[in-house]
Amino acid sequence: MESYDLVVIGGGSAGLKAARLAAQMGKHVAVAEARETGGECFWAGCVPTKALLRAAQVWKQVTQTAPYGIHVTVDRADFAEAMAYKARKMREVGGNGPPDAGLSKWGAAFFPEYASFEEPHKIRVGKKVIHAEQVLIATGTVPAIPPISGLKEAGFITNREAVMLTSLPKRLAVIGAGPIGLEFALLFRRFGAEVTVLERLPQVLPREDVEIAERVAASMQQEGIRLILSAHVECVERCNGSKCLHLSSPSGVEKIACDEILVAAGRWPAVGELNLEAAGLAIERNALPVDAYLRTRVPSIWAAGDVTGSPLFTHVASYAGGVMVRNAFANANEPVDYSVTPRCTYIDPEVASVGLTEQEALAAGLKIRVSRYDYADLDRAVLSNAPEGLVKLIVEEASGRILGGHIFGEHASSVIAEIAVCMRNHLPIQAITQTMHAYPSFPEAIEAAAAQF
Ligand SMILES: Cc1cc2nc3c(=O)[nH]c(=O)nc-3n(C[C@H](O)[C@H](O)[C@H](O)COP(=O)(O)OP(=O)(O)OC[C@H]3O[C@@H](n4cnc5c(N)ncnc54)[C@H](O)[C@@H]3O)c2cc1C
Ligand SMILES: NC(=O)c1ccc[n+]([C@@H]2O[C@H](COP(=O)([O-])OP(=O)(O)OC[C@H]3O[C@@H](n4cnc5c(N)ncnc54)[C@H](O)[C@@H]3O)[C@@H](O)[C@H]2O)c1
Repeated sequence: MESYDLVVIGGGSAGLKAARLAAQMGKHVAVAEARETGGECFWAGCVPTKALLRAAQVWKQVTQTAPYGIHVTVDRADFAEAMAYKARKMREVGGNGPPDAGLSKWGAAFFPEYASFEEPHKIRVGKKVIHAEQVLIATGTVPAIPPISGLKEAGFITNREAVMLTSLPKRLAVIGAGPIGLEFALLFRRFGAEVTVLERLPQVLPREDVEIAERVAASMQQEGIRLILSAHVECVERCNGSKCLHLSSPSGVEKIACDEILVAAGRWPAVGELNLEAAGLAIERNALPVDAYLRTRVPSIWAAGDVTGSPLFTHVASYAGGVMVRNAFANANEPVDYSVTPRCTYIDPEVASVGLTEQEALAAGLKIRVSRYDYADLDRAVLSNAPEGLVKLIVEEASGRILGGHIFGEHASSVIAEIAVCMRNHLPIQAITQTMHAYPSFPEAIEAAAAQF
């Protein structure tokens, strides 16, 4: 039986990072990947959606040039051609590399197969069973499908199908107003679809600060997206060639007819094929449980990335893959620390945050001060005709420690890095005010918010 120092199950952000690092350390590594290396991020997540959102942003910009004295006649936005743009950009980002994502270069073995446990350290990959000294489970997540009566029968799509569509659904209903739901809602709306978003909670982006989420909701509505909050979708049925959702919300009971339903209602750990029981493991509370060092409760079996219920981001998964290898092979004894994780939602303008929201800080009993700075007061935003936005800083009153930063506005995903650097390095709020910021620039909004302390 072939034997490896490390068998990685799942060739996404967490698995590939771990496999490369372990192989570079001279370990004998094998990776099993059921679909294609790159994982959800490359094939159906970050990469395709950001290319498509860029196309949608350019389309809006070219239709609104008159304020700049530029008078152009634009014809139409072709959804299928935008999809082709996305495919080209994916090839550029992916580098047209080999299916093993260059693992063989590092001496790692690659099995393009589903992996499943036979025993804790014996893993079936296709027809073979291989032995693993250490195992990393990095299988990510699959879309969670809410148990709504008639949904399966009526048919729906998830992010995986949405990034592959070649024609635009005329009327789209989106279930869930998390990052996936909102990014797709904006994208399809800008290309001309009639979009309704149904969210069961009273807030869009429920993990974001309430004030930021309210601004986002207003901005989505201005785009022409219909938002129904505190919505309860009772059932779905086929009606007159359409799909009809029956729902109740604070405004009453109604029926929404659409051509397609996009389910973006959260994620579920991808363990369907793994035969976890044979390893002595089980899912608990929507995740594969690990300790702070990424060990599962079975010796020498580790897990990293989305499957563990860590914040569901590529940069987190990749970081965790690195921590796992250092703990398994370098005795690093390094606990994971997700406390300074930048989170971005790439609507337009963007949302970005790091650390605690005002509501979380108050719930934790912390004595805080909150400062806000509006993009409408920021010279660069005004000059760029992008006055929609808000920066919010949450600071511990006594120490000046930055607890959280929240931005809704142009370039938020880039501007948030300054706050993350301060927080990660325990720099107080004064570190921002004592640093010159270029005039006029978007990071000046952070400086102005910090100056209020
Ligand atoms: C629409 C969308 C947009 C997103 N946008 C962003 C973004 O802009 N920025 C960001 O940071 N994050 C984004 N994310 C989240 C990001 O995609 C994930 O956090 C990231 O992919 C997690 O990496 P992972 O390695 O844990 O899992 P995955 O990327 O899911 O990789 C797991 C891999 O394991 C394989 N696998 C599963 N079971 C088995 C098995 N039994 N045997 C072999 N292989 C198996 C799968 O095929 C998959 O390739 C987005 C997600 C979605 C869905
Ligand atoms: N830009 C990014 O970095 C990016 C983009 C997309 C996704 N992601 C990651 O992927 C993760 C998953 O995203 P997501 O948006 O699917 O999940 P989510 O958990 O963030 O949001 C799902 C939303 O669906 C709602 N919901 C669930 N069941 C419902 C129902 N029956 N009816 C109505 N609403 C319902 C939830 O209340 C929630 O607001 C995110 O947490 C994020 O970390 C990141």
